[in-house]
Amino acid sequence: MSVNPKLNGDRLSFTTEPPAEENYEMIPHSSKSKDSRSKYDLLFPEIEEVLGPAPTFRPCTLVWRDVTVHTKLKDGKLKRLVNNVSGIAKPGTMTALMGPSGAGKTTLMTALAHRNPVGTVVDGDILMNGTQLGEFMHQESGYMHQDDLFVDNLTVIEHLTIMARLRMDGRTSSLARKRRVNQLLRQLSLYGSRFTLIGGLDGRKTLSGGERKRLAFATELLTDPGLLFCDEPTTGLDSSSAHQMMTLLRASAAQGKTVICTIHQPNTELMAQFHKLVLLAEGRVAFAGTATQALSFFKSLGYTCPLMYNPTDYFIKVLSLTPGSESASRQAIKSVCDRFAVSDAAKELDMEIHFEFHLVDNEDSTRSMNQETHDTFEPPFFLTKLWWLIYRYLLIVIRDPRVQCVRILQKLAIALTAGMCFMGTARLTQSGIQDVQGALFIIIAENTFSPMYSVLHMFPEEFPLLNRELKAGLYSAPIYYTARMVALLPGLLIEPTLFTLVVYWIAGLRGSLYAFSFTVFLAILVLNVAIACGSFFSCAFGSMPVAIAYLVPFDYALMMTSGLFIKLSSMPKYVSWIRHLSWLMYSNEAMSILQWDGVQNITCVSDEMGMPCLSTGEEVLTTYDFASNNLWTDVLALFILYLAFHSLAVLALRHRTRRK
Ligand SMILES: Nc1ncnc2c1ncn2[C@@H]1O[C@H](COP(=O)(O)OP(=O)(O)OP(=O)(O)O)[C@@H](O)[C@H]1O
Repeated sequence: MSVNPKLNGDRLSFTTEPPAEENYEMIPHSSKSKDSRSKYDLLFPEIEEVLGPAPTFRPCTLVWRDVTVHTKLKDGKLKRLVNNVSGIAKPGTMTALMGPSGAGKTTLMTALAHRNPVGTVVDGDILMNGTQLGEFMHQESGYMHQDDLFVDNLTVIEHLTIMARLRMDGRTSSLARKRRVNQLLRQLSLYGSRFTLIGGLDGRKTLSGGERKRLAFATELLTDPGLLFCDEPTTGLDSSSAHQMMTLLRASAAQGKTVICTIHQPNTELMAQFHKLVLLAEGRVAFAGTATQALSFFKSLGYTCPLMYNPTDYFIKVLSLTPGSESASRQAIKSVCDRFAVSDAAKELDMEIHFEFHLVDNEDSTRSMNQETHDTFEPPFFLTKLWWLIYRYLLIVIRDPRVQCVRILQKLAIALTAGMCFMGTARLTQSGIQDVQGALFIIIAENTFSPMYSVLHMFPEEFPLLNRELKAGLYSAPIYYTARMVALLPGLLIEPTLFTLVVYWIAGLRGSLYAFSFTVFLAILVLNVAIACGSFFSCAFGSMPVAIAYLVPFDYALMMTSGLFIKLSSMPKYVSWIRHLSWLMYSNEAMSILQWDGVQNITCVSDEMGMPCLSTGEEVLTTYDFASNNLWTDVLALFILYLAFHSLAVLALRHRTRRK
């Protein structure tokens, strides 16, 4: 028999009747829209028929005893955030963690969910179905964050389909995954919005705040966990969306799931959805029990909730620090916590907790059995994760093709302008030598600087979602990084090819197919090294302004050592080593070789008197300190730089995401 909260006038009361909605199927889905004849709809009945009912979750009992949470401060000292807290959450119940701001609600909930931020030290015992918490909590429980983060350019169904591939057991069949996605879309009233973009482009219809919350909830429900943590699930919602969200949570509890929420001063109606209330203040438990017990407990301390006053508002008011009289408030809060610790409700709770621990102490077999169950989850194969992440990032590019189109048009415009400037100048004459070298440098520079700076924003923008998904164990940093880069590849091939094609032919560079195709290949390589370098700076410095601050001097050093501005052999030794990092130098040398190798007929004319006359390509290369047999060494060096920058970027990304 479960405890059922009911509204009694303006007050809460709790009955022991089974909740009326015990068997209901969350929220009835909206009627089918006209475009409903999708493959998903057509598959849905067959899937249900073939696979039968959805897999059932495992009921979860979470019990915690004497939990203390500290965080390490910058000076190395420990700050206590949660102090000696005990409690229990059973299957089929909804527990509200409440308290004034800074009371320790989120800290306690992340400790209970085994999702502690780095630098947090948790002491005490927390058991889930008799087992000490571990990494299995990521599969066994769902955690809905207060701020929902999504890849906005995806539709609802794309998001859920990708998440199903990343979150669900690797052995789950494709039909079962589709069935789960469809079930959740229907249950959470998202079916009608399944083809809506999560965040719209150009004001196209997008999800409402309530729909976003429900989508975040659906994402957590994909694996059908028995334990759900929700951090302020109603914050930012209007009253009807908040009520709808609470109804969903209550429905999950009614199915037998264990639901724990932090919540900010819910109104009486929302509060009535909770079975249990845990009031925190200054990191301690000020009360734990039913709302009715809370009223009588506070009354016994002389805090009688005035009529027409929302009881939860009143409790929080009692437990808040009053500005100007903080020390008196702290004393009063301490007194409430101390009185609760010796109250009947606390004793009752202690007995329940001790009973659970006693069961575990005497049932080692249960513990190992649970452990076995946790170990049976098989994550999706890493190539599957990689493929679905590539798909996700490719969708972003496809969804907003304007960005790609504008970039390509911009490249073509620059290529046309640059090509026209060099048109007819690249001849086999003394002045033509400079023009050819100038055109080559334009190809290299255009494929270096703007691409390198264009990726700087990419990783910092994605860090919040990345951190969250990495913590949830959906994939690893190298998989994410590889997927991100692969999804960029089409643009990284098309842009340099188009640019080089236009400049090369308009400028009239060497007309052999070999020289042209090799130059295109080098331009592609240059752009990819530049992107790798930009990605490294982006991952290493974590914010665009800081990355730019470091990248600008670096790119000047690369440019100065490219071989165009200073004769490499005349550079001082203490800076000349930088050229070994300069892909501008390697590509300049390689492209120059392609233009000048084997050329024997450069003319000298009378008006160029006084200038040294270079009559062969070999002499031109020597003037720039280049050597014709360095072509493949340059290509190899470019590949090494490409791999080195990408490896450094992955290491930086791993380091950065581990610290969060
Ligand atoms: N990493 C940290 N370093 C120092 N203090 C911290 C850290 N994390 C949390 N705190 C402090 O611990 C206390 C509890 O924080 P927590 O976020 O758990 O509070 P909360 O009850 O969830 O508050 P809110 O309702 O405002 O979100 C706060 O005073 C907060 O400033």
